[in-house]
Amino acid sequence: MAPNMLNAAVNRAEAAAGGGLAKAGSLPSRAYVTFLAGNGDYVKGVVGLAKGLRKVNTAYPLVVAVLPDVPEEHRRILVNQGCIVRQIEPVYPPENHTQFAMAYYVINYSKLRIWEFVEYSKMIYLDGDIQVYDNIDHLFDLPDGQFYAVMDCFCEKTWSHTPQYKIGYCQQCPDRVKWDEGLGPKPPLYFNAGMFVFEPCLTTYYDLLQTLKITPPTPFAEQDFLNMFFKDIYKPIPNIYNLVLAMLWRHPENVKLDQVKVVHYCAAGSKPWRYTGKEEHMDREDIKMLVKKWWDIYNNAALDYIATSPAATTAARGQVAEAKLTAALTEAGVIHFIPAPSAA
Ligand SMILES: O=c1ccn([C@@H]2O[C@H](COP(=O)(O)OP(=O)(O)O)[C@@H](O)[C@H]2O)c(=O)[nH]1
Ligand SMILES: OC[C@H]1O[C@H](O[C@@H]2[C@@H](O)[C@H](O)[C@@H](O)[C@H](O)[C@@H]2O)[C@H](O)[C@@H](O)[C@H]1O
Ligand SMILES: [Mn+2]
Repeated sequence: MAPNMLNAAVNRAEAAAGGGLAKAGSLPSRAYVTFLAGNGDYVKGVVGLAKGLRKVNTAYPLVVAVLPDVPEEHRRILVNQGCIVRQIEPVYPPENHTQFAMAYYVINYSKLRIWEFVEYSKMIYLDGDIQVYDNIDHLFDLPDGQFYAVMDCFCEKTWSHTPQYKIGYCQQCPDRVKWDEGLGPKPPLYFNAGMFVFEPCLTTYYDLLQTLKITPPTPFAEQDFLNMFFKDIYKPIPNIYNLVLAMLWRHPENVKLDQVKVVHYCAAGSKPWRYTGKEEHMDREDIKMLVKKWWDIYNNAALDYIATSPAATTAARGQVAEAKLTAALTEAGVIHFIPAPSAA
C-alpha cells in the first residue's frame, strides 16, 4: 500500500480514536460490518440486517462497506436506517480464467477492504443475506488473535468441483465417509465466509492484498482465499452463529432450529427478497418459516431507525445534500447507530 494511503488510514484511525491511537483503557470500539455492491436488490438484505440487529438490541453500530456503484438513493436508505456508510474501492483477483461457483463472486474480493477499518478494534462481518435473530454481541468478547467463523458444508452441488464432494466427505459429519488419505492430506477445517469475527489491522490488510496478487482465484473466490490466509488461526464456532441453509437437508442432525441465532440465506432460491419457492428445497416448511421471519422484521416499521441527534434528524429527513451531511458526520463518527428504544 502506498505510504500516503497507509498514513491516511492511520490518521483516520487516530482521529476516530480521539486524537491519539486508542490508549490503554479506552473503550474498545466495535462494530458489525456488511458489504454492498451494485444497484440491485441486495440493499433490501442490508436494510433487513440493520433492523434485525436493532430488534436484538445490539450495542454496536452497523457499518456498510459500499462499492462506488451503490447509488446515492441506496446510501440514503441505509443512512436513514442508522447505518454508517463507508465507500470502498473494489478489489480484483489476479487475471485468471477461473470458473467461479457464481459469476458475481468476483466482486466479493472487495470484502477484503474491511481489514482497513482500523478505527474499530474488533468487528463481526455479516453478509447482506444474513439475519440475526438473537443478540450475538458476546462474540466480540472472544479472545483476540484468532479468526472465528462457522464451518461450511461440502454437500451442495456448488462443491462438485472438489474431491470432498466426489467421495461424499463432509467436515460436518467426518465419520459418514472418512477422508481418503490416498487423495492427499485431509483438507483443513473450512469456514463459510458469510459471517466471521475479526480484528481490523493495517499490516494484515496489506498482507492480504499482497498475497492476493500472487494467489490464483478459485471457485469460492474470497471465501477460499480467506480460508487459505487464516487457516492457522481459524477457530470454528457453533453452527447457531451462521446457519448455512443447506444444513437443514444435508445435516439435519447438526441443526436445532430453535437454538439458531443467525440464519444465512445462501441456498439457491432462498434470498427472502427474491423468494419464489420454486427452486429445489424451497418448498420446505422450515424454509417458508425462515423467509416469513425475515419479512416480518423487514416490514416492521417499529424497527425503523429513529434519528436521535438534530443533525441526524435533519439529514435523515432532509434531501440528498443533508443525507450527504449525515454520511459525512457518520463517517467522522459523530453519529452512531443508536438502537431505537426497544421495539415491539
Ligand atoms: O450483487 C451483489 C452480490 C453480493 N453482494 C454482497 O456480497 C455478499 C456475498 O454474496 P452472496 O451472499 O450472494 O453469496 P452466497 O453467500 O449466497 O454464496 C452478499 O451477501 C452481499 O453482502 C452485494 O452486495 N451485491
Ligand atoms: O464468494 C464466495 C461466497 O462463498 C460462500 O457461499 C456459499 C454459497 O455459495 C452456498 O451456496 C454454498 O453451498 C456454500 O457452501 C458457500 O460457502 C459465502 O456464503 C459467501 O459470502 C461468499 O463468500
Ligand atoms: Mn451470503
